[in-house]
This record gives sequence, C-alpha cells and structure tokens, in this order.
Amino acid sequence: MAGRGRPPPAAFAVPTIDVSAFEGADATASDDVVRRVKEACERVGFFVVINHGVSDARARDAMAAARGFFARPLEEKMKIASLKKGYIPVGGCDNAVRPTNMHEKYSCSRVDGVDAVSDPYYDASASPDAALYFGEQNRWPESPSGFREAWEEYYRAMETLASRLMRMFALALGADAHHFETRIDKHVTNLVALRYPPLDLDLDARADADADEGPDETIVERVKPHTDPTTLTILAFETGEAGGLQVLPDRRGDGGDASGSDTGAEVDEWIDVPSVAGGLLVNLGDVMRFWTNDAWKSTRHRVVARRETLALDRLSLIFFHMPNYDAVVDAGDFGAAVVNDARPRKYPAFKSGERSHFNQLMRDEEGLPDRQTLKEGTNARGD
Ligand SMILES: O=C(O)CCC(=O)C(=O)O
Ligand SMILES: [Fe+2]
Repeated sequence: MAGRGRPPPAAFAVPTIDVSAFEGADATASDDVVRRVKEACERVGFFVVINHGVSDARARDAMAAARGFFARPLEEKMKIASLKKGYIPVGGCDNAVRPTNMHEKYSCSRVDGVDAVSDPYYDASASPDAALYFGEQNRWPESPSGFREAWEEYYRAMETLASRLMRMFALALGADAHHFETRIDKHVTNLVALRYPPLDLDLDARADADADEGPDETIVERVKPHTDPTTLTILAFETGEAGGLQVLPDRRGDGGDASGSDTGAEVDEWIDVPSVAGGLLVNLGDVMRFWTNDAWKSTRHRVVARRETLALDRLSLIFFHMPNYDAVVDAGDFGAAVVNDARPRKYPAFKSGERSHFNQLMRDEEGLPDRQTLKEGTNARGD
C-alpha cells in the first residue's frame, strides 16, 4: 500500500520515533524524544513509536484472543452484546463513521480501580456522568480461554504507555512533566477490537479497470474520514501493517510546517500510514487539539480497501484514551506556548466528558448525524 502515488512531503510524513531514551539517564536524548514528538504533533498528528516498552507478546496475545473470540458462533458472541462494553455484531449499530456492515467489534473499559465506590466519581448512582461511564461492567467472553487476562494485561500496558506519552506532551508544551497526571488518573478509555471481514464486492463493476489514481469508486471506505474524540489513540494491527489506514493532513491554517514554507498548501492527498515492525501507531484526537488551541493536529483518517485488499480480513486493536470525564480542557494551561498574538484563543475551557464519544449532547448541538463525522468545509467539530 505504501508507495502508491507520490511520497508525501516530509512535513506530512508519519514519522517513526524511538522513545526508549525518554526519562532515561541521558537528559539530552530524552529532550530529543520530546522535540520529535512535538514536531509530529504540530505537523501531522500521527507518529509511530518504537522501543515503547510494550512487549510484542502483549499485543500478539490480545490480538489472538480477539481473533479467537470473533471466530466463535454468533449466538455465543451475542451473549455479551452491548453498545458500550461488549460485543457488537456486523450490522449491529448505527454509526456514521464506521459503516456497520463492514465490521464487528468488541470493547472493554477500565480494568482496574473502578470498584472504588466510596469515590463518587465511580459511583453510578452518584451522578449522570458516573452512570454514563461506570453504570455498566465490562463483559468478558468465556472463550477463548485466557481472553480476559490477555486483554487486561494489554489494557494496563496501554495505560502505562499513554501516561508516558502524556508526560512527553506536557514537556513538549512547556509544562511540568506531570501536568496531565491529575487529569488522566481516572481516565475513561475504551479498548476496542475491530474485525473487518473480507468484502465480496466487484470493484471493476463500479469503475474503470485502471484503479490506480482512480476516483472514489475504486476504493471502499471501511471507516469513513473522521477525527478521534480522544487525547490520543494507540493502534496495533494484527499483521503489523496498517492495511488501508490513511491520513489526510490538515492543510488549512498554518499548514503544519514550522518553517513557514509552503509545503502545507500542496497536500490534498490521503497518505498511507507506514508499516513499522514492532511499532505502535499513535494519533492525537480532538481533546489535544482543543487543549493546544489548534497548535496540534487532530488529523482526519480513514480505512480503505482497494481491489487487492478487499479479501483482507483485517483486525485492529485500538486504545481510545480519554481523560477523566471531569478534567477541564483549557488551552490556558500552556500559556503563550499555544495562546498568543499569532494564535488567539479559539475555545473556552470545557469538561472533557462534554465531548466524549459516550456523550450525545455535542452531536445535537453541532447538527451532526454522528458526533464523529466531519463535513468538508464546515465547522462540524464545534470550532
Ligand atoms: O481500524 C483502524 O485501523 C482505525 C479505525 C479508526 O480510525 C477508528 O475507529 O477511530
Ligand atoms: Fe479513528
């Protein structure tokens, strides 16, 4: 998939960042990791991390467990059906971002700490917010055996990695490394497995034989263009390859090039996400975009199948990191680093939960058929 068409200008390529030196003995090397992460966040909002501290086996085991679960009979899977925490079959829910006939899904939320009912934050009877996030328990498949353990371990590994990334972000924004700690220590993150079955479609019947630079009829969107509502999202792919995941860098505004050159104005093409052995793909979501007053990108992405990948049975494992639902997202936290004469303040502070994927309020206010859907050329994201 990579290598189709022209390579993206360097400013928009998805970089690979070795994060092993972060918080290590060599302060200069650690600073360098932060500098590279900052650059990626400003330019493209996507990067691949390597030497991230999550063993390959963790991801492999969680993937294998998901694959094993999806292979179970439908009646068995439906025993743990749930829109929020559990199974959704192919065709099982109305979702404008992910066409529902193109995937089945399993998800869980927090695996530790949520039983602390003495803390009203977790007590579903204490507030509508608590009920929204903690009114339902995770639903674990009975088979394959070891599913729950594999997922819990992976979830914890993702929590650790997300916290590390958030420390990098804090430093990159000129704040104390622990700035986000009290805003994410009760996070409401979902871990989601999406299985996209092979598609039985005849693309040639839809378009001319030459599909290479072709119009949209030559591809099928397994996931439509959207931004994530998250702080950050961490993706792993079963084959190690992104398999059709593409990004559309934002060419509005400052174009993403810190040098002020015009590369930003040139890109209007979807860019294939590179495959990097042992890498995990990280992207910023809307929460970080709001938190940085648009200095950082929450970049549109989608998943496509082309003729040669229609038969691919694709599996992705996605950690949609969301802060505490009561965390205040305020660009003022970072002072002149993100709010200055050249970049006047765009958003009032808001509580993270007001814009989360479980919350339908913004969707209505923004007139969206789906809260994640972006309409070209409009302020559909609430700005
Ligand atoms: O499955 C994937 O690779 C990405 C899906 C995605 O972007 C999403 O669900 O937000
Ligand atoms: Fe996404």
